[in-house]
Amino acid sequence: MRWGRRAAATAPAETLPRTAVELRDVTHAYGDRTVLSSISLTLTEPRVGVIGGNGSGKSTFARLLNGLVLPSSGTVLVDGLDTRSRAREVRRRVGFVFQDPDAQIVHPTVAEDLAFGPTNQGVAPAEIDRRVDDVLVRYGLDGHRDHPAHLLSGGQKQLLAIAGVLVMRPERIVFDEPTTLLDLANTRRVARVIDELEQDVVVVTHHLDLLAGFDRVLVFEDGRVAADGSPAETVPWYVARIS
Ligand SMILES: Nc1ncnc2c1ncn2[C@@H]1O[C@H](COP(=O)(O)OP(=O)(O)OP(=O)(O)O)[C@@H](O)[C@H]1O
Repeated sequence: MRWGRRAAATAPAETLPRTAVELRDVTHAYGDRTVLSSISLTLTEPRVGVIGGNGSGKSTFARLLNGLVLPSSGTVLVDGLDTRSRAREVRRRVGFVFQDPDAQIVHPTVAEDLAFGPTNQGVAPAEIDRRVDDVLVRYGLDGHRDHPAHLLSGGQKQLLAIAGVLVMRPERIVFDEPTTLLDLANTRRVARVIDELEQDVVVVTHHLDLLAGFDRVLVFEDGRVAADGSPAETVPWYVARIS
């Protein structure tokens, strides 16, 4: 059973299949500037953290995982699907939560915003209503159903952004610095929400304490993976390196 300690809180009726994301000799350049060099790795663990200094390539790496960014050379495969040629299927499998939830909120009310993704996917209206109700209750947003999404607090907006990805039922969710704009209380809340997700997650973060209990942490340095291992191995290595 893969969910371990999360099982009690959130075990789904049906267990999600695991995703495998594979990078084969991936390089990415913006114009003539190479920001990721020759990365080869496979992600199969439920909880993967990504850390490293500003500009080390973490966001670019995260965006490669669901085809938001395509490799300049090399290949990214999600469950064997090439992000270049199978973008639509890849996006269904791998959801993406942006650092700034305002970048993700597209509809005026909370409920309409949540319905947007599954409507695009062609999900039946009754099923959309069911999923939207479910996430509204789960994230304490039920009372805000018809409220303007842009009037939510920062923490509520981040929860809405996560909920907006969850209603599309991806198997893996990539978070790009999900707590950077949040105060301590909301950081803890979002950390708990991530911890309880049944989906596989990849979390890019500067908040190292979010990674306690993760299965694997990648440390980026100048567009390369400088360390790759458990949080107990990599986080102290990274802290020592920058001290
Ligand atoms: N769209 C873009 N066009 C050109 N250069 C970019 C673009 N996005 C990122 N870069 C550059 O690529 C490099 C890596 O950026 P990236 O955002 O992947 O790093 P990061 O590790 O996530 O940084 P941070 O921790 O500051 O968010 C940086 O030098 C950045 O300026």
